[in-house]
Amino acid sequence: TQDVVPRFGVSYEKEEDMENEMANVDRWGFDAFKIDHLTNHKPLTAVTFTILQERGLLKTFQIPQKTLIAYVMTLEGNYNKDVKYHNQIHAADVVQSTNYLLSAPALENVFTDIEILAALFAAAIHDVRHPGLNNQFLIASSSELAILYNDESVLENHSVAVAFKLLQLENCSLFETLTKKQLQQLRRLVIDMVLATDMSKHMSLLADLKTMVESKKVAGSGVLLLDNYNDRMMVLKNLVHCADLGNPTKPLDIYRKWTERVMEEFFLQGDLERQKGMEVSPMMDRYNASVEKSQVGFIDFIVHPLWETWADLVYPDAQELLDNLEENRDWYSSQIRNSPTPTSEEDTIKETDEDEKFQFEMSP
Ligand SMILES: COc1ccccc1COc1cc(C2=NN(C3CCCCCC3)C(=O)C2(C)C)ccc1OC
Repeated sequence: TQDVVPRFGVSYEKEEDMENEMANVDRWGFDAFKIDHLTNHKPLTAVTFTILQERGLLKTFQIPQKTLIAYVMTLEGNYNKDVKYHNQIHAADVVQSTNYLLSAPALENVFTDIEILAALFAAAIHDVRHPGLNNQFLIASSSELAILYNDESVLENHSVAVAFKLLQLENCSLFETLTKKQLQQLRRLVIDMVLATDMSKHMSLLADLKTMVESKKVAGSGVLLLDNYNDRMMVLKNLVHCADLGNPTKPLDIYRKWTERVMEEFFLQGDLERQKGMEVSPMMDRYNASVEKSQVGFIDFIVHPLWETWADLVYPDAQELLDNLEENRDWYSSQIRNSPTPTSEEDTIKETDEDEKFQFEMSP
């Protein structure tokens, strides 16, 4: 007999609170922090189990519930709880956001079950074993991982390799019931999606998305027509990338918690760079950073261009998210500690130049 498993895959104390929070699992305002608290740091297992169950993917691929729970629990255990941003809560957030984006009416019946399973799995694994340090640091410090992956998408390669290695563990063979062909297709999709979360690929990914939007073909029903593998793959890569860069499109209170965490993680990296006599990464120096300016620059140069294009692709399904983003940008802009109001025209021009100079190379 199929062992009885807990409703959301993990044990929890407060039944009612859990039900109330998980009732939001299909909404953009879902609070992964609350689930982290209610499940004693197992939000990734709760979210992934609930979503795969809800989509009927366990049935479709005959995946036993206990195998899924054993695998995702092990995967979650390989995220580093002490890392402030790139931890199991971020992974749960990206899985839930990916699921929401896949549910857009413009994408209805566009992707196959194997593509949907691959996207959700890619989201779940995409930052596993993240050390709280970025590729630039690992490369500059000639780390073991940078040597192993020849400085190419070091962290992303590592996360995919770790995740597929975990599948070989006792009772964790999640894809045992897939055909050889299905597994080959899933593996290709997952590798491509996770490697595309490397921020150094952002500009080329966005350029491809813009090209597609310009030549967008929709069926009479308004559903997107993606009639070749490369187009489908490119949309899936951008979908997971959007989920990964979703923080500024969330309700402000949730967004501000992510900002706090990412700054703490980046400042610790800056501290380590200073300690090791390395050049301290721009915006990661706790003694010279403006949290609010970093957010405004992040939105203006990276997040808004991406989300504006995504919103075009799935118009009008992402309008609320784009509105959140623009409201949040204005809020952070209003929080920039106003330096004394410039006394003259030329001071104003200088200050604007300063802002324009907010440059961060998307270094390889
Ligand atoms: C360029 O923005 C920043 C710079 C330094 C401090 C803070 C920010 C803005 O706040 C966030 C940033 C990220 C990321 N930024 N980047 C990189 C960082 C290096 C510069 C070049 C490209 C972007 C990432 O890879 C991730 C996705 C982790 C994620 C959530 C954020 O806030 C909720």
